[in-house]
Amino acid sequence: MTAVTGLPPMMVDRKDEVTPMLGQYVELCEQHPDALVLFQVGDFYEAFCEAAEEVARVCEVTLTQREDSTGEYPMAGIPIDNAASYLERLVEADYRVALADQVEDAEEASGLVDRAVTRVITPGTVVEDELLAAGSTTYVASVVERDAADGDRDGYGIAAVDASTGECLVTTVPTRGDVREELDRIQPNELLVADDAPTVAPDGDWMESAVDAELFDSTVARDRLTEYVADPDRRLDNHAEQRACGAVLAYAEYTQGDNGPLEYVSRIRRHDQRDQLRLDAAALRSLELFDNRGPGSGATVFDVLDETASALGRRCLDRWLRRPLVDRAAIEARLDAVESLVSDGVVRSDLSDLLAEAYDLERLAGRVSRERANARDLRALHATLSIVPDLKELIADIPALSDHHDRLDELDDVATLIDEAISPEPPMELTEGGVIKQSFDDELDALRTTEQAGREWVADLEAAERERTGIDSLSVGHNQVHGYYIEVTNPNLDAVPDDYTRRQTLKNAERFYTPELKEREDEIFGAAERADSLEYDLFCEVRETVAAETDRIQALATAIAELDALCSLSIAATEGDYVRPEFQAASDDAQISIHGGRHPVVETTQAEFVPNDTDLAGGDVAIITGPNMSGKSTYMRQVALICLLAQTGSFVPAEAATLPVLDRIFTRVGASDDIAGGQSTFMREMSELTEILHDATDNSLVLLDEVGRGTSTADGLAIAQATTEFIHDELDATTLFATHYHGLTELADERAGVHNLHFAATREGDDVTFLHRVAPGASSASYGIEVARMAGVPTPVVDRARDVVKTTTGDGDAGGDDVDSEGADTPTEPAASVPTTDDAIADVLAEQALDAEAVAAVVDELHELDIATMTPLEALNTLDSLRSQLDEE
Ligand SMILES: Nc1ncnc2c1ncn2[C@@H]1O[C@H](COP(=O)(O)OP(=O)(O)OP(=O)(O)O)[C@@H](O)[C@H]1O
Repeated sequence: MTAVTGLPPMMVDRKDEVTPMLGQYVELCEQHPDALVLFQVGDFYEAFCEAAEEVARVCEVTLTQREDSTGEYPMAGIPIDNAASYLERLVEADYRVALADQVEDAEEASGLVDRAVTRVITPGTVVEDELLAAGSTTYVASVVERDAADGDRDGYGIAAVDASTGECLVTTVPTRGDVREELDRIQPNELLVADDAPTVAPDGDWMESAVDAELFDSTVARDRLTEYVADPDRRLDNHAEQRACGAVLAYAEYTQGDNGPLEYVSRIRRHDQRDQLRLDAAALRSLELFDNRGPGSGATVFDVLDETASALGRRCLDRWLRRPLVDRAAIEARLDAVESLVSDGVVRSDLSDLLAEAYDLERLAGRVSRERANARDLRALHATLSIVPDLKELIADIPALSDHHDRLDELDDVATLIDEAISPEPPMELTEGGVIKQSFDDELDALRTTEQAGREWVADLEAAERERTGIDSLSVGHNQVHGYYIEVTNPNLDAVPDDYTRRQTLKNAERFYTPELKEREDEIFGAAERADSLEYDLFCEVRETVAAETDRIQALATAIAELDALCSLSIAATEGDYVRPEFQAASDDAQISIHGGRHPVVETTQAEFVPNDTDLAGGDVAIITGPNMSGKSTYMRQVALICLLAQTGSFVPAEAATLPVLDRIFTRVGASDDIAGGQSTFMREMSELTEILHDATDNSLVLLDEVGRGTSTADGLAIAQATTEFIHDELDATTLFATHYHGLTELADERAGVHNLHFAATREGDDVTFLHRVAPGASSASYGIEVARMAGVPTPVVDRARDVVKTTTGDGDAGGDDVDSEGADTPTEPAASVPTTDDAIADVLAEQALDAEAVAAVVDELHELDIATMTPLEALNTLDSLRSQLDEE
């Protein structure tokens, strides 16, 4: 592969011979060895040599040849005006893109225009609005293992910064498993690793960027941190945190053009995993909080709760849901606020309407501070500030929002300054005037008056000169090259007065100027030019004054964001008919009592969702059996989600709920349920199970969904049973275990804290109806055969399966009728020792007129499949083709 970053290979031998401009390009490439340099030439960003070929390929733009005295080079360009979509493609192709802009006016430059890299765009540090989804976060993160400097204590420092908003998160976690958990929550787009050492972070959905190991050096990192916080040793817990944080800040600075500390990164927030309800990656995924890869609706829990009106609120709600609380007072405070808004529909809807007018203050503050805000950004800031008094008034009488009320800083000084200084509808460009309002600056007003008077004089000139010369067709005009002129057609040239000087000859006319016109022209353009540049200076002054208030703007942004998140929760609660959860007294055991609980997402997709109760004392283990598709997984997840929503400060989908404050939620979904994740194997399932068995406490909630089914029935049942016993006897963690191993249900007879629950179904003839209702006791039938029939398995196979069940279980009526009876426990799974005779197989084959060889071929193919790496679609297609093979027989 040819190198597209660093010194272009084509240039290695000729870099001293090339033209000055290409020399400048080569030099910038060498200075940014890891980035693809885009080089401004007029209205385009150009890439040359090998990089040009890559830009042409990725961006689908034309590859051309540049020819100069020193040779020919490939060249590809993207228009600067429309660069965003091309940059997005390059970043998606995992490139860091360095933008080398012309940093002096081409007209003023003597010789080569100076260029410098003003931004390096990388997946984790994007700040351009056009490249960012509204309300999203974009983090670059790094992980550093603690070492001798930290007294050789175990653990890892983790830091992440969002370069668009200035948010910076720091934490320390004890184990590698915790690193994974933390990164899964942060979901960085980019992870920094030192270029001299292997990373300690797990693989993930992020781009890994190797950076100079020096950025991670303790002293370098600490020095950098002192630019951001007064006393890094007090603000951050240990060396590993400082090194991780120093590295991400250094990288963020580099991507913003290396102009020193990023003033707007002023909120370095440490948090401790223990201060939040912990959710491991499996829980985040299987509870479908943010990501729903399953078939069907595709909606996530976040989607259901997200009624936010602003990008600020959306980001805040996302943060809250990723990190539910464990501090009871803080949870109750959020619930109080949500309740007050639930109970007042008028305030709720007015608040939401007002919040919809809020611009993304966090990103605006970032842009102002980075000196990238234009006049429209300042106007957007003003528009947002102008809703603050109304917001305050709206919530003034709501005690639960008094803290937010106090934190809503109207920033009068900033609002007044912007309003007095910036035009109401300014242009995007800052250098072409129209930015500063009249009456803001006397000198500017005087210049604009001169310019205006001059233009008026010119406007009147045509009539005056027509009268003076008697030439009716005389006209006054202006063009870029020659400026103002008086145009007289050829037949009238005789009447031209003496003070006219020829400026330009056209085919049918001559153009002239007079000394006075020339004088006025100089005056007009001189004044306009000075005014434009004065406007720019004044704008920068205003922007600087506003930038000095970044902290206050960010604090206001946080208060507005929280209000929006609370308002969103109250809208979701009202629309979803949720109730306020109660919490157990801290001294009580971790009892979960839910009356009429529902799954917040599934209930939105079902015409009639059946609510279910849950009553579990702390440490109880509920073994849940029931047919496939009867609702076991939905039920378990709804219990976890109700607990999680409650700790987020949300109302919950239930008629009533009294809950404990959980420390962790674990979920483990059996191998074959998680094929879409692409990596579940029995081994993985077991190692994740190990984590639960190590880490769950008597305040944890554990969901086990068909754990153990990735292996033989006998082994699976043995593992499931041993796990259940261990959780019950040793960990005392409240547990829901959905299983098809009916043998497990016998544990309920042996252990007081183990209960059986089941999902019933009724059968009429061959049709099974799922009731989706949970009831005490074990299920007596799995209806696997009925479900197989409903899924289209051929009748002879279904009939034969019924016969096999009958012979192996001695059950004359396999599957039972209505099985909604407590404690009935007839194992319907074939036990591990089921004698599946060759005769039986031969019978089935004969009935279906299938050839044993053809079947064997299909079986071979089935064995060959690497199911763990297949997408569901591939799996379906493969199934289809296997069935066609048999059909053809
Ligand atoms: N309480 C309910 N009310 C109405 N419909 C429900 C309810 N619970 C589940 N369902 C519907 O039944 C479908 C299957 O539910 P679920 O996946 O929970 O079954 P399961 O018993 O876990 O199945 P399996 O054992 O095959 O994994 C859901 O997708 C949903 O459409």
